[in-house]
Amino acid sequence: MLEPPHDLLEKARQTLKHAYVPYSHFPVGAALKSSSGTIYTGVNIENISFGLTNCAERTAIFTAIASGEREFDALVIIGETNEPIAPCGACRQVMVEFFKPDMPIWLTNTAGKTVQTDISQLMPGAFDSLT
Ligand SMILES: O=c1ccn([C@H]2C[C@H](O)[C@@H](CO)O2)c(=O)[nH]1
Ligand SMILES: [Zn+2]
Repeated sequence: MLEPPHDLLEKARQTLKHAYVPYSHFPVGAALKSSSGTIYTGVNIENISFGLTNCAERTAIFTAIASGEREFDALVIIGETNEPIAPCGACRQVMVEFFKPDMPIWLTNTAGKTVQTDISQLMPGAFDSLT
C-alpha cells in the first residue's frame, strides 16, 4: 500500500483541532482502526507539569483499550512537522504492547508526506517479555 487508508488519514487530520497544546502549540492527531472496524482518535493532551503530557497516539490506543478493544489493524499519526512525524519512545513501547509486529503504522504530516512502517521497525529489540 502506497498511501494511508483515506478514512484513517481524514479522521487523524480532523481531530488535530482537538489537541490541547497550550505549551508547545504543536498539535498531533492519531487515528487507530480496531479489527472490529471502529476508528479511535487521539490528540496530545499537555499539562503544566510537562512530563504528564499524553501523546496523540497513546491517547488513541488507551481510548480503544478502555472501550474493550484488543486487536488493531492500522494507525495513522499526523503532525505539523516538515517530515512525517516520528513517535516518541514511550509511545513505541506502548505500541509494542498492543500491535502485531507488522501492523501498518502510517507516519504523516499536514503537508501530505507519508511513510508506512511498523512497530518491529520502530522499536527493534523491544522489551516484550518478563522471561
Ligand atoms: O508522535 C508524537 C510526537 C509528539 N507529540 C506531542 C507531545 C507534546 O505535546 C508535543 C511536543 O512534543 O507533541 C505527540 O503527541 N506525538
Ligand atoms: Zn509519544
